[in-house]
Amino acid sequence: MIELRQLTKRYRETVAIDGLSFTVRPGRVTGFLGPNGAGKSTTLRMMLGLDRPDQGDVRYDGRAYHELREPLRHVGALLEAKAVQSSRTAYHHLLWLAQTNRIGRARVREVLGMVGLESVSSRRAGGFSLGMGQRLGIAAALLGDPEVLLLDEPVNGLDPEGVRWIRTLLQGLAAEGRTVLVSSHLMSEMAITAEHLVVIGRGRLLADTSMDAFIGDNCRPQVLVRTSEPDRLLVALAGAGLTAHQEERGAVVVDGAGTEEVGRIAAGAGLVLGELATRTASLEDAFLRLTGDAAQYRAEAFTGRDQHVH
Ligand SMILES: Nc1ncnc2c1ncn2[C@@H]1O[C@H](COP(=O)(O)OP(=O)(O)OP(=O)(O)O)[C@@H](O)[C@H]1O
Repeated sequence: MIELRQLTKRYRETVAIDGLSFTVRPGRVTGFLGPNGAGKSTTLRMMLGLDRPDQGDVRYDGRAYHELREPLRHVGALLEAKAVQSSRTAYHHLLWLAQTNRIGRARVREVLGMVGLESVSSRRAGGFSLGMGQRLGIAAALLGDPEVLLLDEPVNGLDPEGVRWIRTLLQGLAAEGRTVLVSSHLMSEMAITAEHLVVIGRGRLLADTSMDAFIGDNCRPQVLVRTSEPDRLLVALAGAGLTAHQEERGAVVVDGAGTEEVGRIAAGAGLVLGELATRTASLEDAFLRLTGDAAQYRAEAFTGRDQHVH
């Protein structure tokens, strides 16, 4: 179990992390989300003792990171910036890491197999593709067979097969009872990987809840309708006091209504429907709704400026 207590970090006038407290529990994958600049990487760096908090602390089963003897055996991490010595082979990179933590050669071979890099283990890591580099980073994180895994954007640059592989790997590690915290901007992937979510914005905690509750709490029910006459449908819906908008391919999305109500309104207007269904809210919808105000850089700011210029 990881406990963050009142973690605070300032960079000059920027308060990057602002009294952040949450707990990451074992046995499930916890997604760590937040808009760009929310403070995810800063938090992960402080969790790994790479950056010092101004206030607060992080505990692993009650112990600070620097109190862990042979930390690789407790906490495995993949950070966004790769620190692979380009002249070393994948094997020697891992062997060097292993030897500094009294981990045997057999485990090096084992993790190379786990991440599918066995056949390229004697190639220079510097020549690896982004995806191979990510796999090597994950091999390093797994080296000490740690009970805690912290991964910053692990699917970054991976092809679909690699993305699926990471998902299966993380879920497998969590099922073994490990504590897995993973950040990603890929909402659709996060939605099927993580069971629990911690969401931050501007360095503060916005949500710490199950995936299902997060989506349910942050999205109103919607109904999706397809018709060859979307404009007439929109008029009819507006007449009934419902908010709706047209999406691509002539699909109309109605907010806060049930299928029966929408079906009745369409029938009243004499419209033929191709589809009428409850729309399952997505993690992306819920995330955007919650973090709208907390996003540091927003598209509207740029749009507004452009409009002003022209
Ligand atoms: N070394 C630093 N010096 C000054 N400011 C920093 C430093 N590191 C981070 N920051 C600031 O702290 C805030 C949080 O940044 P951080 O990289 O942790 O966010 P993030 O959630 O990981 O973002 P992203 O999703 O873009 O990776 C930002 O405002 C950033 O500009």
